[in-house]
Parts: sequence; structure tokens; C-alpha cells
Amino acid sequence: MERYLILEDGTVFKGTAFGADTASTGEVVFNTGMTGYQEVLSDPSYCDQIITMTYPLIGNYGINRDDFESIEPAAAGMVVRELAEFPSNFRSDSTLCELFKAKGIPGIAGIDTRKLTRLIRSKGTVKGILTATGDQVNVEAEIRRLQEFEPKQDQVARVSTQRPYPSPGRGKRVVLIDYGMKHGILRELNKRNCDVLVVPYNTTADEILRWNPDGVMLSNGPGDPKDVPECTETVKALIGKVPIFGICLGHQLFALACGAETYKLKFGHRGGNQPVKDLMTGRSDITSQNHGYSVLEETLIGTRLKVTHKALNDGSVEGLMHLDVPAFTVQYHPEASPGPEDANHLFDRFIELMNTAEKELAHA
Ligand SMILES: NC(=O)CC[C@H](N)C(=O)O
Repeated sequence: MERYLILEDGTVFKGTAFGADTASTGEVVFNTGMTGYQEVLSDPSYCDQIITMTYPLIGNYGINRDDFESIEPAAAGMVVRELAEFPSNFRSDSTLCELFKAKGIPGIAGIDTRKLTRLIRSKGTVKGILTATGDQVNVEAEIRRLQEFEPKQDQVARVSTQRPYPSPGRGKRVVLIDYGMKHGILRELNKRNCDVLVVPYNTTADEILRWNPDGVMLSNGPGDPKDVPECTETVKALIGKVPIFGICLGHQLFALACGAETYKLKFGHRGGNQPVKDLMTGRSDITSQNHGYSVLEETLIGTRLKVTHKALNDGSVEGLMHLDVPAFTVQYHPEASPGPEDANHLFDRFIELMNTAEKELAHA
């Protein structure tokens, strides 16, 4: 069955439909990972986005029970060059097409994803629509609709947990604020025996501190960090009271809370092959990334933040630390899933930070 991908600039791609037979509208972004489509499509930070995979064969190892990064994928669709209909892997228990059907997500195959990616790289992230099959498509009308389409701003509220829940351990007590958390973050904390309490994005600082945490973890999440000013206020109220570690949206909210600014990147960083330099050690990590916004470096002047990491591709800010209180954040994903685990050690650094803060408190 035919399906179209129509972009706001008037470009029309014709392909073959897979997944749910429904139309969908969203920002079209590209991911350069060679594997990891299951983790990518279930990463809540892709909420309302149509993801183009630049690797040409997608779905070849199927979908398995272990690699989900959330229970309900929030992506608006996927664009692939070639869809594997008969996956081959011992862990596979369904096809990508079956999963998309079950979750109501549309997909399109047979697209020149190199052309689409070049277009996004030169024009910047574009809005697009995936049509339902069998519909009479009025391209002009769809383009007009797209030009007026404004992405929703309630994405964090939609993907965050509604209620707090524990993931018990006998180690450090960590309150993990869920802005659209990838399971990988929880997995890394559990691996280190943390006693984790996952809380909704709008939990107040008072409520969080009442749990007596040894540390607070700020998760990744979808959308523009400026869409959730209440979250920035909460982070502001936590800084200096408890050790903090933030990832991606958590990093951006931390920067805003400290008085810096964020901006939208031309086409974002999405993939498992993004080099980042640690300015403190000189070491470079190949990192997993998924973000469309970034911290504006010049706005750090006058804050108590120091840049600790930079992207080697475009020089953008990839990590921050607070000069006075125990808090550090990164724009990339040390939990990987998918992608390289080079930066996993940052979770150990968080445990260290909590240990040091505890010792200092004991001597105070
Ligand atoms: N993965 C994330 O947390 C992404 C943060 C933010 N939504 C961005 O696109 O920049």
C-alpha cells in the first residue's frame, strides 16, 4: 500500500506503508545509528517526532522483549530505506511492522533516506506528515496544514509517570525525576544498587527532599526545555541541597535553572556515533545522543557553571558542572541503550559525588 511523506517545504516522498494505517504529523529528524531502532523508537524523547533511520536496512533483527526504553513508544512514525519483513535473531519475538501496528504508529519504507537526511541537514529540521493509505492526498492542502502546524508543548506531561514508584535497592537513595525517562537510566542506577524512587515531572522540591535522597537524578525527556518552566523552578530549588546528576533534558533544565539559555540546533544530534571530549581529562568518548536543543555557551558567563564536555563535531556544550555545589550534567546519554557504553563511568561519578557529599555532611 502506498503512503506519502510530505514535508513543509513541498517535498513529497512516495513509499510503501508499514505499521498502523493512520496519518501522523511531526518534526522529521534523522538518527545515524547503525543498530538500535527498537531503543530509538521507544525512547520517550522522540515523542511526536518522525524518525528517519540513515542506516539502510531496518527491522532485520526484529523486536525483542528486552530492548524497550519505555513501555509505550511515543514517536510519531519512522522512515526507512528498506524494511526487513523476515527478521532473523534468536531474541526476536515480532517484526517492526507488527509492533507499529500494535502501538498505532505509522511507518514508511522505500524512501531515499540519504536524500531526506541531506535535505534536513541543509534546511534544518522540518515538519512532515505521513499520510494514511488509500486516502486521496491533496498535497497543496497538506503543505498549508503543515506550515500552520505547531508542535505540542505538553509532551513531558504525556510521557512522564503519573505516580511515584520505587525500584528498591540497599545503596544510595536516588530520587529520579521522570521527564520521559529511558529505562536505561534506571537500569544503570539499579546496577549500582541504588534505592530509586521514580517521581512525576511536576513533583515539588519539598516533596522530593522529604524522601531524604542522597542524590537527585534529572532524566532525559522530549520537547523544548522552555516548555516546562515549572521543572526549571524545581531544579533551582534543589541545587545546593542535594547532589544532582542530569542527562539531556535534565542537563538543559539544570542550565536554565542556573541562569543560562538554551537554543534549538539546526538539525540536532541523534545517533550512537557522536564524539565528545572531556575537557578535564582530554579523553574522548563516542556517545549515544538524541537532542534537538543545546545550552548556549556564551550565556554561561556570570553563572557558576563550568563547561566540562564539548561535542567534537560542532563544538557545542555537552557537559556542565557547578563550581560551588555537587552537581554535574551531560547532554549525551551515558546509559547508552542504544549505542556505545564509553560514558557509563558517569554513573560511578554520581555515586562518588553522593559518597563525598555524605562524608562532608558527617564532618560539618
Ligand atoms: N533526549 C533528551 O532528553 C532530549 C532533550 C530535548 N528534548 C532536546 O531535544 O534537546
